[in-house]
Amino acid sequence: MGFNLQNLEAALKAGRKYTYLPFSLHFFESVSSTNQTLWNLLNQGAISGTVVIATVQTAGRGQWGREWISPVGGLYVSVAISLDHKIEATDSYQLTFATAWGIASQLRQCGVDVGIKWPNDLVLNGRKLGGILTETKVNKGQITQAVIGVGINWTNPVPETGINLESWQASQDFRPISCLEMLTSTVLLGIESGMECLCREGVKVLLSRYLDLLINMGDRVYVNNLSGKVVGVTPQGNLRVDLETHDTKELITPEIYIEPGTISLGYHKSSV
Ligand SMILES: Nc1ncnc2c1ncn2[C@@H]1O[C@H](COP(=O)(O)OP(=O)(O)OP(=O)(O)O)[C@@H](O)[C@H]1O
Ligand SMILES: O=C(O)CCCC[C@@H]1SC[C@@H]2NC(=O)N[C@@H]21
Repeated sequence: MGFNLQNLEAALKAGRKYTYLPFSLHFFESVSSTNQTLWNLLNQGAISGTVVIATVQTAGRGQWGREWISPVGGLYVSVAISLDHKIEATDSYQLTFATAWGIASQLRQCGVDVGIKWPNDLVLNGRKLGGILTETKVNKGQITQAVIGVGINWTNPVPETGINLESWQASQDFRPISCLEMLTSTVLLGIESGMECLCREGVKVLLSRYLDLLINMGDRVYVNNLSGKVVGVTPQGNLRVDLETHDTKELITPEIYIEPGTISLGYHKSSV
């Protein structure tokens, strides 16, 4: 049975608390990447709140040009967010953090014990349940448009470091999320509540909520043969590390080599 948009609309309507994003839903069987399709729609005049959902992606993308494996059974969804007086962000990481916190806390309210792995991963039982890819358009140093893409493993097969939600639910004595449409509405409502937090409460509050769910806190990292401990993140999205030398260092993602597939967080070979 295919994806039922009416069921999604009903679930969204039932769970709606805010009106930041006037979700306008577009469904496709197969696209290269929902983020790409959404950029194409934006070029044709689509507005903030436009959503693209696809059954499969043939070239799903992750961070740093990595591939997001996207067979049937997964959730692949992207949301357009225009930055204006209502939604503001000085760095695209703020949008990623808002999204990660929003989705994780929405899933946790359903009883799914999701954590966040810095900067953009949703983790369940130490395995990767999903990821977030924020792409932005910048004009005169200001972000004007963002496309936020979310991939969640629902019933699809996953790499060894991954987990899908259905298999996790099967191992519990409850099944809080009953179908892909419900997962989609949970994700969309999570994104909206993340934006609400960023805009109404501000970056500081958002970061403290993000840190509460961050599984990396206290992790040991190595920087130029010195070891240190993860103590937080900065508003620019950097990881804050206390070194043994009592210095505090801020590390940004490309500076730390995170070995692909190492969900257990080897921050190996830092070039900082
Ligand atoms: N459907 C999927 N489920 C889980 N993991 C996936 C899936 N598709 C791809 N991946 C993994 O996610 C990586 C892309 O995620 P990202 O760019 O965020 O890197 P990362 O967070 O450093 O990944 P990791 O920590 O898993 O190495 C890919 O290199 C691949 O290992
Ligand atoms: O962990 C990551 O690196 C982020 C993965 C993001 C995958 C989603 S799936 C929907 C959207 N479209 C894409 O091409 N990527 C994102």
